[in-house]
Amino acid sequence: MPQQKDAPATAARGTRRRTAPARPTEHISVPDGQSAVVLDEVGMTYTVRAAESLVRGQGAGARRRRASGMTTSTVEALRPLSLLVRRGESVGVIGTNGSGKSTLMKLITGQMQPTAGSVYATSTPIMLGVNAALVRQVSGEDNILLGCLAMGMSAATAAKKRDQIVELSGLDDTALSLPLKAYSSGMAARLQFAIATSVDPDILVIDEALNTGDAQFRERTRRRIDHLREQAGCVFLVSHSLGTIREMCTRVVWIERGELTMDGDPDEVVDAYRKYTIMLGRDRLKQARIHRQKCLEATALTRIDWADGHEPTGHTAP
Ligand SMILES: Nc1ncnc2c1ncn2[C@@H]1O[C@H](COP(=O)(O)OP(=O)(O)OP(=O)(O)O)[C@@H](O)[C@H]1O
Repeated sequence: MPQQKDAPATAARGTRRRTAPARPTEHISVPDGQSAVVLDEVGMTYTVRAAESLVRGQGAGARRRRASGMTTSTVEALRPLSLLVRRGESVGVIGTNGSGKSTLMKLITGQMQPTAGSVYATSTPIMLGVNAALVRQVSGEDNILLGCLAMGMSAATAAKKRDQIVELSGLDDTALSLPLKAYSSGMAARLQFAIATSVDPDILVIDEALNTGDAQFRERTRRRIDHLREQAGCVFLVSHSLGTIREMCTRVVWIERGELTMDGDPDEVVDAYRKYTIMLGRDRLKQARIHRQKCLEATALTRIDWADGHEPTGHTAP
């Protein structure tokens, strides 16, 4: 794949004005026959309607917004970023609370449309989250059938998949006969993972689902993720558990304050992120900001170059 790295621009000498150094840029040419997901300058700004009593300030604008009764404000959850994920990669996504991880996952699965840029995927990504639909009133056994049907399987295929799902979930017959509302969160997460991955999705997105599982479940999950990667699929894993991220991912992306701060080797990125969170935890805010800025500036910005000069239309294969 043709790639080209630009050197970071240096600030002009003799000027007093401090300009932020430009980040290095990595141009990636697609399609390249290996890409599974391509994000091309994808950004997300939420528009939030707020009650007039929440509008602060004494300026004319604030007074006008208060007078109108309701107002809107915006939250830039993700600054435009580009990313190419190849088949066979499992990408860990880390960042502090509210940094934009779930937003990014919702854009990848097509649950939300970005307010800037475009997302392309070779097949529909399957999102697995702890809150995804399982029916609390019916048994685990019935949830397996319902889940398979909901994912578009025929009743015959669902029946064939049943044993594999039960084996992966690690739940015994007694547990399977109980209604889901009697399950612990870890048991429900196991069942959900087993159902959601029974279709061998090409692109699997896991948002925090693993944090509730025990060691045995984590091992089964790791095997399943490895299997998906061997089948040339790719996996995104959002987690605050850095041990899980190190254990299961081949690449880690650190998103902070809506910005792609680092992207690369799991140990390197996790170590830098851990350092940042330790500084934050010790209230060394300035030090944390400088550390984050250094990580950011050392990470190349990806630019997607469409090989034939045209981007594909829609949420389609790159
Ligand atoms: N539906 C929404 N409307 C408005 N703002 C939103 C919405 N969803 C998320 N946000 C804001 O976008 C930012 C990123 O949120 P997001 O849920 O993506 O973070 P996160 O990294 O997944 O956080 P966490 O680790 O706490 O789950 C936050 O500032 C959040 O308040």
